[in-house]
Order: sequence, then structure tokens, then C-alpha cells
Amino acid sequence: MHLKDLAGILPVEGTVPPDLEVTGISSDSRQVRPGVVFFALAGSKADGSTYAADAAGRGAAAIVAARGNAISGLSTPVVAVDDPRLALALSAARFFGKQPETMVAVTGTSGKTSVAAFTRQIWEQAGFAAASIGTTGVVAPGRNEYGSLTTPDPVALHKLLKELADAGVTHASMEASSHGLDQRRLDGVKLAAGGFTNLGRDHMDYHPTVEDYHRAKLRLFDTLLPKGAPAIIFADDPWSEPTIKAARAAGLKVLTVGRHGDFLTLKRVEHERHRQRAEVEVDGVLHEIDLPLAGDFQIANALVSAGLAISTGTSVGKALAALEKLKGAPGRLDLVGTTSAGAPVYVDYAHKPDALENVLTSVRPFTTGRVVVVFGCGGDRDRGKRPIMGEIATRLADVVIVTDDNPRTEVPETIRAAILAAAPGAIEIGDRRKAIHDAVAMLHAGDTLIVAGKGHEEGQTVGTETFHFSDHEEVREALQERAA
Ligand SMILES: CC(=O)N[C@H]1[C@@H](OP(=O)(O)OP(=O)(O)OC[C@H]2O[C@@H](n3ccc(=O)[nH]c3=O)[C@H](O)[C@@H]2O)O[C@H](CO)[C@@H](O)[C@@H]1O[C@H](C)C(=O)N[C@@H](C)C(=O)N[C@H](CCC(=O)O)C(=O)O
Ligand SMILES: Nc1ncnc2c1ncn2[C@@H]1O[C@H](COP(=O)(O)OP(=O)(O)OP(=O)(O)O)[C@@H](O)[C@H]1O
Ligand SMILES: N[C@H](CCC[C@H](N)C(=O)O)C(=O)O
Ligand SMILES: [Mg+2]
Repeated sequence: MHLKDLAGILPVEGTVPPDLEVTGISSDSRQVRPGVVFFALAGSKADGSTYAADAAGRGAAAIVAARGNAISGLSTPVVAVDDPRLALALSAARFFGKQPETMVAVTGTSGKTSVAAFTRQIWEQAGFAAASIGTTGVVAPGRNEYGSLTTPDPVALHKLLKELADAGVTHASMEASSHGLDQRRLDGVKLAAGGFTNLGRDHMDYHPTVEDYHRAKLRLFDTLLPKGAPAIIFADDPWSEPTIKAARAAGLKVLTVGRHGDFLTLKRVEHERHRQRAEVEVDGVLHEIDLPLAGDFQIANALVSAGLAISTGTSVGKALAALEKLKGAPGRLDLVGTTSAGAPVYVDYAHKPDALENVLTSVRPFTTGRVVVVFGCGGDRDRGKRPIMGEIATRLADVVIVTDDNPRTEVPETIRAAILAAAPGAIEIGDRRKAIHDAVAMLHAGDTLIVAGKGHEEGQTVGTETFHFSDHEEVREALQERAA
């Protein structure tokens, strides 16, 4: 590719030779090789323009930086743009040049990973080669890889989308995190539809207010989706209304789902412990759906997923039939086993207040004994959520065990103390392994144990080191010990 092929994205006239050969693009100077265009981004820790000389020294073809940047004295051409992150996303899309034909993105505080996984499964059942991209990684035909970010950065994302398209994937669902939306990571993706699940407290270390957080989420609807594209919005959340309003104002085709939904209307639900039977009305016709998943919230996720699939061409019959075969995303109210007395043990990814509230509420109707919860809060993340989660656990569980969950560079005792301050009577066991083993050991018939916060994760980050740790493995081991 030549620099001129990025015309319309980068102002390449004048100072920059348009026939300059471009071999790649990067926002990390350490990855720059000869011919790579380096995008200098202002980040949360560093300002990329301070690495312009480093990139130039490694043979960068050109440097793209914010207008008014302080880069000077380099022989490498500097291209000034208004929004370097947007320029990076659009350039990455142009450079890699290919993506699955039908792509959808879902946003919301909770349920994104589940919706992305369910939408992929519906498409698979309908006979499409489909992929999902998000917190738990990339799943596609012949591919199942662990991921690190919920929404990958634009260069990694478009490289991946090209690989998927080259491998014959025609349909892909992806998670749109608020960081991803705010940082323009998805701006180069051609989206066919978007979904919204709910909004609660999250990432208050990054977004100054919940309104700012909501505004970041709204970018999916008011900026990224083309006019007329379907927006599938869960209708029963306190933030549904402003989201619907914004999507309508942006000229999208708003399709709501849920009890208050008019596209897929939830008429009735009967919960069982590990499954639920729902009645959903579509176009005046009632459909009975036997959803093989625990947790009230999974109905919401299933409806948003069905809405995304139907609005992008899957038939109503095929989409609803596929719901009966859904498998939960790994670590989302995931039944790992039961004690010999029949007490179930679930691993769940609830690491924010609303999610914890939902998961504890979901298991209560099937618990004749006690609800026991083991959880902690991550270090170097939103501190405000700690007492909130302590209060929720104390209100909704009978036994609360406060433990560590990725303390990172914070002092673990301090994190636990902040939770315990709002959790009178809670038991403190810092060592997560011991906390899980003790919790399993105390279960009687009729009890339910929820190990929350890590879900699919396979590590515990203490300081800057990550040790192998899996809630699934610990629960299995503890159940075996008890059975022995
Ligand atoms: C706070 C945040 O979102 N940071 C992300 C962001 O980094 P940043 O732009 O702030 O980077 P920075 O460290 O300040 O550096 C600025 C620039 O200098 C460059 N640099 C730096 C050093 C050097 O030697 N040379 C160089 O060029 C960096 O590559 C960067 O472009 O952009 C990077 C590239 O896309 C991301 O990897 C990085 O994610 C960090 C690792 C992270 O932890 N992000 C989390 C909070 C996140 O994004 N989470 C969301 C939501 C999770 C969920 O709720 O599901 C997600 O989508 O995963
Ligand atoms: N629709 C929902 N409403 C409320 N809580 C939910 C919903 N879906 C999932 N949860 C809870 O949130 C947890 C995370 O679910 P999921 O991974 O699907 O969401 P996410 O939006 O991808 O979260 P993250 O941003 O952490 O990756 C689940 O383990 C469950 O406790
Ligand atoms: N994407 C989230 C995941 C948090 C999971 C929890 N286990 C924690 O470490 O706080 C984050 O990095 O903030
Ligand atoms: Mg996720």
C-alpha cells in the first residue's frame, strides 16, 4: 500500500510524498519496522508524540500526530490530524481491507460477552460461518483463543477481521466496551447492527460520571452505526429510555426487546434451577422457548442476541429455535459441580455491583438453605464500587466471604477492608484458594455457592506478576476433596 491509499483519512497532500510505501501501521513505537506509519496517541500513561523520535529511528515511513503537536527536528514526514485515534482506526480498516460481511456489536455494562457468544451460536445454528470477539477471546471455526482486551485495539482488530474473512467467516459479533468506544477502537468497523443490554456502575476510574460513561456507550448508536441500521435495545433497564431516544435521534431502526419490548416481547417466564421457560411474542405470534441457562438475566441476553441475528437476516424460527441450544459463555453463572448433598457451586464473572446483585438474586428462588458468596474487588480499579459490593453481598447472601481478586499494585488488605466496611459479619480470607475450599466445605443440602469476580480468568495478578489461578480448578478440587 502507498500513503496515498490512505487519502480521505490522512491529509497526504503537500508535505508527504504520496507514493511512499507503507508496510504496516502501529501506535506503539516499539513495534515500528521500516515502512510502518506510526500513530502518536495521547494515552492515559504516556503521550505517544514523545516516542516519535524512537519510531523515526526504527524506520517509520511517516508519523501521524495531533494537530499542534510538539514533534520537531525529524527527517521523517509528520502528518497532522484532528483525531489521531480515529485516523488510526480508519487507517487500520483501510490497510487490512477486509472484514466479515455481517458484523454486529453489543454494548452495555453487563451481558456483552454473553450476547456476543449467543449471537455467534445462533448464526452457527442457522448454518453461517460465524465468530465472536470479546473478553473471553476469539471464537471462530477452528479457532478458540484467549483475548486480553474486551475490544481489541484497531490494528489487532482489523488484522483479526481480515484473517476471519479470509478463512470464510461471514458473520461476526463483537463486544463494544466503553473504553473501546471512547478510544475509537471500533470506528473502522462496518457494522450492520448494534445491541444494548443495560447500564450500571462500572469503570468510574476512567469515566468521570455515569453520564459520561453512558455517552461513551452511545457512540455505538449515534456515531458508528449507519443511518437506518437496526439498534436492538433491551427495554427493561432504567437506561433503556435515554438509549432508545438517542438511537432514534440518530436515525436508527430501533427494535426493543424484553417485557416492555415491541420487537421481541417477553410475555412470561418460569424459572427452574438450571433452565427457564419463556413465552415470547413476535409479530403477534407466541413462541415457547426452553432456555437451557440459569439466571434471569440470561433471558435479556438471549433476546438481544436473537434480535441481532433476526435483524441481520436470520429467520425468526431459526433464531428462536437456536436459543434452546445455547451454551453459556465460560464463567458466566457456570455450574461447576454439586456437593454429594446436591448443593450447586457456580463460578460467575460478577465483578461490578449490578452484576453481583443480579447473580445473587437469580439463585435465591432455588436455594432452600443459604446463599454463600466468595468475592473480592480488583486493585487499581474503581475504588468506589468496593463498599457498594460489600453492601449488596451482605443484603443478598447469607454467608459472605471476602477474598482477593487481582489486587495488582494495591495492598490487598486495604481493598478487603473497603469491602468489609460495608459488610458486617463477613468472613475475611485473603487467600482465594482457601476461601473457595472453606466455602465448599461449609455447604449443606439446599445451599448455593457463588464464586464471583473471575469467571473465565486463569490468573491472579499480585503486584505486577500474574500467577496461574482458576476458580473452576479450585472448585473442582474442593468438591473432590469433600467427596473423598
Ligand atoms: C486505560 C486504557 O484503556 N489503556 C489502553 C490504551 O492505552 P493508552 O493509550 O492509555 O496507552 P499509554 O500507555 O498511555 O501510552 C500512550 C501511547 O504511547 C505508546 N507508546 C508507549 C511506550 C513506548 O515505548 N512507545 C509508545 O509508542 C503506546 O503504545 C500508546 O499508543 O490503548 C492501548 C492500545 O489500545 C490499550 O492496550 C490500553 O489498554 C490497557 C492495557 C487496559 O488495561 N485497558 C483496559 C482498562 C480496557 O481497555 N478495558 C476495556 C473494558 C473491559 C471490560 O469492561 O470488559 C476493554 O475493552 O478491554
Ligand atoms: N443482562 C445482564 N444483566 C445483569 N447482569 C448480567 C447480565 N448478563 C450478565 N450479567 C452478570 O455479569 C457478569 C458478566 O457477564 P458478561 O461477561 O456477559 O458481561 P460483560 O458485559 O461482557 O462484562 P465485562 O465488561 O466484565 O466483560 C455475569 O457473570 C453475570 O453475573
Ligand atoms: N475488564 C475488567 C475485568 C475485571 C475482572 C476482575 N477479576 C478484576 O480483576 O477486577 C478489568 O480489567 O477491569
Ligand atoms: Mg465482556
